Amino acid sequence: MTPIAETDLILNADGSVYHLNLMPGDVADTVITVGDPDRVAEVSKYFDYIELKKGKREFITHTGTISGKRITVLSTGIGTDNIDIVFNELDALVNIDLKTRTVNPHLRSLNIIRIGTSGAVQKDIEIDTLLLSSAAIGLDPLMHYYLQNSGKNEQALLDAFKQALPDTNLSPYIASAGQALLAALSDNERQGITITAPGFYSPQGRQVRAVAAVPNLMKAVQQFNFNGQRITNLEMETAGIYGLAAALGHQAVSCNIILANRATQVFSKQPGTIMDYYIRHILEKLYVLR
Ligand SMILES: O=P(O)(O)O[C@H]1O[C@H](CO)[C@@H](O)[C@H]1O
Ligand SMILES: O=c1cc[nH]c(=O)[nH]1
Repeated sequence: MTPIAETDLILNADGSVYHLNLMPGDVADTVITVGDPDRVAEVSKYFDYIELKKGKREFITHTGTISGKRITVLSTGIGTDNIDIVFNELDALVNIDLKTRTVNPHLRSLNIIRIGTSGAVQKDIEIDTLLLSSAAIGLDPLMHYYLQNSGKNEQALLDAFKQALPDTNLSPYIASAGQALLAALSDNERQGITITAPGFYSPQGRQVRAVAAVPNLMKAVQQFNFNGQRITNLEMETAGIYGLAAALGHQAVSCNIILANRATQVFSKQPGTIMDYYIRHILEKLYVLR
């Protein structure tokens, strides 16, 4: 097997991967990703024991255990460009022999759970609630750089969404949650279709001072309905997470804590308390995982 080039998979002097600054043994089979580096400690404060804390740039990692279950929590920062870095380096840590630079004969599949914030686009999705993304439509370009294998249902939904968009040169893609992980983590939580935007303001239909080039984007998103399936919420990572997890053989589920409702124009009065509540709620669910 030809070794992966030093410039394709860059290692630091101590052998750790370039951006995450982690060594192969540092990553548990269950990985929680969060956008905000400060949220890592908000999760790991519930660990019984923290075995490592490492970081570089916005990529902060804590690994530890809760009731004997090993968990890694890692911040991605904002956006799918960071997801590209995090997922490729996480996968390299578990599936590539970093000494020989060759792919391991037996591949590890991680369970990856995003705990992030999000804005609902439908009136009936209340703020301060939790929503699991069954699928995500990316308005960012990340997955156009990777080979994707969309299923028939995904393709039909994507085609209908493209038809519903106003006249733009946007090129959406679609990716779904890991079905086994979604089934394991779902109880009565709401599920929905998430839009992953390449920005927070105009790409999510917000109007502050700069003038929007696609003024009807939000209306099209809110009104979209394909056989009863509608768009529920907006954020900035999930489609990249789902696309790369599928490309690399990992299971991923995105848990969205709804802080804003864009239809009613209400924002949460207690984002910190609500985030803490759902961190505990999601950690309790992780016992079902191997
Ligand atoms: O709260 P996090 O996990 O950062 O997620 C959401 O919040 C950020 C924007 O404020 C974006 O990263 C979006 O996806
Ligand atoms: O409206 C919102 C809220 C959180 N994160 C987002 O990306 N959008």
